[in-house]
Amino acid sequence: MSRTNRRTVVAKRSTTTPIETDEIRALVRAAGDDVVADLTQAESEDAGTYFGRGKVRELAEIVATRDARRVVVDGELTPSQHRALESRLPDETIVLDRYRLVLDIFEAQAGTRRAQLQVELAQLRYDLPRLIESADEGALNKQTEKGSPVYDVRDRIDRLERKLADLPEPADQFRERRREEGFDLVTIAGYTNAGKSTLLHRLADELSLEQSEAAESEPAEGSNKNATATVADRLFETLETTTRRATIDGRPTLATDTVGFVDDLPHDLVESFSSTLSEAAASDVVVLVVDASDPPARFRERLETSLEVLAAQDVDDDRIVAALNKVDRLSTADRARRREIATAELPEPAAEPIPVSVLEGANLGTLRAAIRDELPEERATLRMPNGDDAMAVVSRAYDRTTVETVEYDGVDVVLECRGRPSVLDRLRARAAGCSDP
Ligand SMILES: Nc1nc2c(ncn2[C@@H]2O[C@H](COP(=O)(O)OP(=O)(O)OP(=O)(O)O)[C@@H](O)[C@H]2O)c(=O)[nH]1
Ligand SMILES: [Mg+2]
Repeated sequence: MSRTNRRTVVAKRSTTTPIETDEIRALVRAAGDDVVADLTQAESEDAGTYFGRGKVRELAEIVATRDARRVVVDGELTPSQHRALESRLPDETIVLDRYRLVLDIFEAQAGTRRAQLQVELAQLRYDLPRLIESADEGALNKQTEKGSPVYDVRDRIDRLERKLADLPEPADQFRERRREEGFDLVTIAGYTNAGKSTLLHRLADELSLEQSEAAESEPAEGSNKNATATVADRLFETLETTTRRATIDGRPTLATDTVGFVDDLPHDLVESFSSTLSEAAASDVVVLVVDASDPPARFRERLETSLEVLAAQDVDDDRIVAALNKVDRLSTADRARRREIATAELPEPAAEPIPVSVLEGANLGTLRAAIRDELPEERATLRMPNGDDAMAVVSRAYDRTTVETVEYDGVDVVLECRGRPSVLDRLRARAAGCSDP
């Protein structure tokens, strides 16, 4: 595709008015295009051309006069609608629907080999029925022959599936190991551009665990992305997960940033990227970041979308901590309003929503405390004969738990701490094995 002309017309049809084009415009910009015009139609769908004849003629005129190269339809086109639209627009106009646009963005953002293969696979799966739709009968008869376009696409899909299945998933192993070592897992999730990566940076300890484990997601060749969570006012900035060590009220945790949600995200694409999200179900806490500076209706919608995605991933309601972000942009009254909406939308067992400004660091203490409250915890009192063994247990406890008191009474060391039950079990066993000096 030519990168020189990125002039794009946005077209949207809906029976719900007013028809908003903010999000699709932002997606188009995230794909690197300029929106030169938009066209909306408040009518129900036309089975043939999606917009209906008159509107398509109008669209063709706009494309011609604005010298546009691409048309992005904010919806899902069937293969035949796609073909019908393209054939009625000026030559060489490329039509993309929302799904294909999101694939394009993912393609540009995919930084690792795995992500690149996943995107290519999703694109081919999307293209296949369209290719079949546009092939003439002669070509279709040949689709089982080597060298025919349909055969080649199918063949490539097979190969990609096998390649992906063979790729190791070091990130999973990495997290599994950490889990065994007693780290709590915190997943940061939410709509795209809500401020997830910014929050990860705020929560993370100075020293990134992954610096030594960076091999987990080696940047692919030619990619300018690396495994650190980049922050930008752009949709789908983060496509790779990043896990960093974060000490939350003394508790050693691993916090993982995830790919943002968006309405109508291609289903198989979500699946291919959701290995990160399915881990959310295994996390102790999911921090759901919501952009509270959105107008109330959009705020509610995006919160709903996010909750649906989490529910689909089997995340327990009582593990969700909602962070209403960007309140620095809101008046006190508007903050209260967003809080009311969130309280009404959130499932009963979820924690109270917490208004924060991650950027300004406002109310993060409250957020940390809420995360902390959700972590599985027990208290232990360990008594050991004073000596080197006991000191090793104490230092281990400082590493893995919240130490409340350490007392020496001459003969014994008495340690009180709080932490994950599994970690305490191991500490108890070590304490029992301490020998006299
Ligand atoms: N005003 C304001 N802006 C914020 C706040 N937190 C984050 N932002 C901005 O919001 C934009 C998106 O932040 P990111 O952290 O990249 O968002 P994300 O959720 O990781 O986005 P994706 O990776 O694209 O899904 C950036 O421009 C941030 O600077 C906040 O508390 N207040
Ligand atoms: Mg991000």
